Amino acid sequence: MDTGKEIVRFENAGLSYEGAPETLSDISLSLSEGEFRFLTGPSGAGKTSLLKMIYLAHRPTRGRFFLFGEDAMAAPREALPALRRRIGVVFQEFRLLDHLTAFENVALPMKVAGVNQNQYREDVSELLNWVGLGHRMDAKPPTLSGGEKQRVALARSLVSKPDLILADEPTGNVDPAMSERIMKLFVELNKLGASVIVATHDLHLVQSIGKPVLRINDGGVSHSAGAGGAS
Ligand SMILES: Nc1ncnc2c1ncn2[C@@H]1O[C@H](COP(=O)(O)OP(=O)(O)OP(=O)(O)O)[C@@H](O)[C@H]1O
Repeated sequence: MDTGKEIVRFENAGLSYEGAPETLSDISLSLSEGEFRFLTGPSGAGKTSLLKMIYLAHRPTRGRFFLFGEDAMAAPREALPALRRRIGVVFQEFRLLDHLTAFENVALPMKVAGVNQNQYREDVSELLNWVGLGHRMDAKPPTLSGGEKQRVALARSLVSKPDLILADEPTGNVDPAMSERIMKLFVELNKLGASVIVATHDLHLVQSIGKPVLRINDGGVSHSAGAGGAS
């Protein structure tokens, strides 16, 4: 579904880390409401850096960047949390709270937002079931495997039904069957209206899902359409 409303727009954006040569030097791209893109490219090309720019964790060092139609480079610091709240991020660092159960970790964003538990209990259970952890809802993170923790973090980042989902190697620690299941979850959420960007090295997965690909290389980004376009 592409309703045309622009969610992300970069115009000739660049990023350099503290005086180092530019990691990203010429990023121009646009993502509209309801679009799904894979993000591929060699290790170190800047996929995570690009996702972090979108999440407003890194500021482009040049060029222009618009998020949800707002000029993110000009937005005052106080405006950033509201923009970030519309984004669900699935990054490599899980940052689960060890003293809370899997259920409580996933529920936390809703609880913090002051939502009544009756309104999110089912969503939390459904998400944990989807990622294969229905039987571990009461487990605490120290007793979970790396892949299980990753799936709890995944469920937590999706529970608030974000408008934009950014996932960085979301299937890095799971087996092929679970990878497929997680990708299907993104596809389902995309059908419900979320825009999605998934960074991955798994070209088999890219081809099986058949969504357009953004490829980062040499500081820039190239676009290709659909299955088979990942190389
Ligand atoms: N916080 C940072 N400070 C300095 N340099 C950084 C920082 N984060 C990333 N880099 C550098 O920026 C480049 C791009 O890194 P990034 O993690 O964005 O690549 P990637 O495409 O996601 O790689 P991979 O596929 O291996 O995860 C690398 O050379 C990396 O060393």
